[in-house]
Amino acid sequence: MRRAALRFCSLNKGLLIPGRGLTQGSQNPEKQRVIHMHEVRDKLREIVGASTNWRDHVKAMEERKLLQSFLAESQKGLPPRRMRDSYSEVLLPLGSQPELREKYLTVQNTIRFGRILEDLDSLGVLICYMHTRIHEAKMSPLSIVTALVDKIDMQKMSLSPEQDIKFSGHVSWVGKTSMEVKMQMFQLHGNEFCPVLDATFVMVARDSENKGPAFVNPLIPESPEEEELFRQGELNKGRRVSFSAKSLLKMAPSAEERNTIHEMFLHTLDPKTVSFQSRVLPPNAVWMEDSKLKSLEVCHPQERNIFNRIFGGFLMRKAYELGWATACNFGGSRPFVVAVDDIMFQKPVDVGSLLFLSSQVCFTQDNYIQVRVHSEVASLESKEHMTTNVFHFTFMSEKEVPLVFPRTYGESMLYLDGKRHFSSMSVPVNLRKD
Ligand SMILES: CCCCCCCCCC(=O)SCCNC(=O)CCNC(=O)[C@H](O)C(C)(C)COP(=O)(O)OP(=O)(O)OC[C@H]1O[C@@H](n2cnc3c(N)ncnc32)[C@H](O)[C@@H]1OP(=O)(O)O
Repeated sequence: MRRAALRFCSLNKGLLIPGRGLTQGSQNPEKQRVIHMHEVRDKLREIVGASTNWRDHVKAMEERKLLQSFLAESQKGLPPRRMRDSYSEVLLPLGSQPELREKYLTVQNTIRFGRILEDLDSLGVLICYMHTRIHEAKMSPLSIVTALVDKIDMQKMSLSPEQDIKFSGHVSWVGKTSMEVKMQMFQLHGNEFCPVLDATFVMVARDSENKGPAFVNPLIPESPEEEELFRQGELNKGRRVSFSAKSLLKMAPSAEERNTIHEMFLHTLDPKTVSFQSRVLPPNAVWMEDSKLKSLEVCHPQERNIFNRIFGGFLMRKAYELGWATACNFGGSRPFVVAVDDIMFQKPVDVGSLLFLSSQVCFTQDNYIQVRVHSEVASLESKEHMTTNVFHFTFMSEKEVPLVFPRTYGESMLYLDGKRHFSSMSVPVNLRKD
């Protein structure tokens, strides 16, 4: 068998892989077979007893209520788990099963990144169910939802739709009801799977009806490498708290940031008039408001997740595709995503909602375009809009792009927020384009 001889390339950041410290649980024969990506969602449906048919969704949720008694009253009441207990590998055999390609294909013969976001989301949830598995119960009493896409860093600009892809990941840190999941994606090159993407998600466990929080099993690191991952998870939590405390929605920009904004403002004053009102764009620049694109989605039952809300991966795919179009429109050449960060799922989206997406370029530098996509929902009955997510995507364009200039104070804050997200990107600037 060709796959039996496959190896992993040596470059590997922040995730343990088989043969390098973290081996798959030998007590668990089910884990020996690498499952295919299309089986992940079926497995999730089985684990939570979700309906495969929208007509049955109320009945399926009624049945889940009975699982409430399996929930732990405290975290101490749950057996600790190791990183290897949740370690999972999933294959997306685009090379060996060409019939799968269509769903993943872009017109430029690369892979649709939006589809990868969906796959990562489903896999992240499955990994958390592995961590919290109750061996004697067929179904899980937990409803695990995506709370945050902390970071996705690309190591390659575009992915081939003609080579097999492998995903792997495990729980790397746990709190009381939240779990950090690290995932990595590899693509086959010759005989080796080489890393192409790193992702860190945070999932939250809720009770059987997804109405309140639920405890998750503690995590015990088993080696210095695992202790380091756990420590990083703890640091990540601290970093998120501090990033959110310094949010421009809560506090004023720093002195340096205020300076940046004032200089940009001065740059746009018309030298021919002595007025704060007459503004002109500097050469090779675009007003931020002229970079906007909007879209509307009707959230049909087909896009529901296992708990009858709209699947987080679908929201990410739609936001990503609008963000990509915004970057393309702005930069005038083909953009490649290099990083995704801090996608917070603030509110669930109900089936039947109207999903309004607004995308705009909020910061640029050289070939880089920082795009922010804001999503809000309204029900068909009520006109009231509610923010559900804010997405941050960093793209790299083939050509150098114009500067983007804020005109209002609100836009200046978007500019600074975009700059902060851009500066937190850890992707190597010398991304190979092949
Ligand atoms: C059909 C097959 C499809 C298969 C797909 C399966 C995939 C299913 C996954 C999904 O699609 S889920 C859908 C997308 N996600 C959502 O709709 C979640 C929407 N957001 C929420 O429901 C709430 O905001 C959330 C439950 C995430 C948090 O609610 P609260 O803010 O009330 O949480 P709480 O204050 O009780 O905190 C609970 C834990 O979450 C943590 N937390 C909350 N927000 C966080 C955040 N933004 N980042 C990191 N951690 C966060 C918090 O620290 C705490 O951790 P610990 O208990 O461990 O201390």
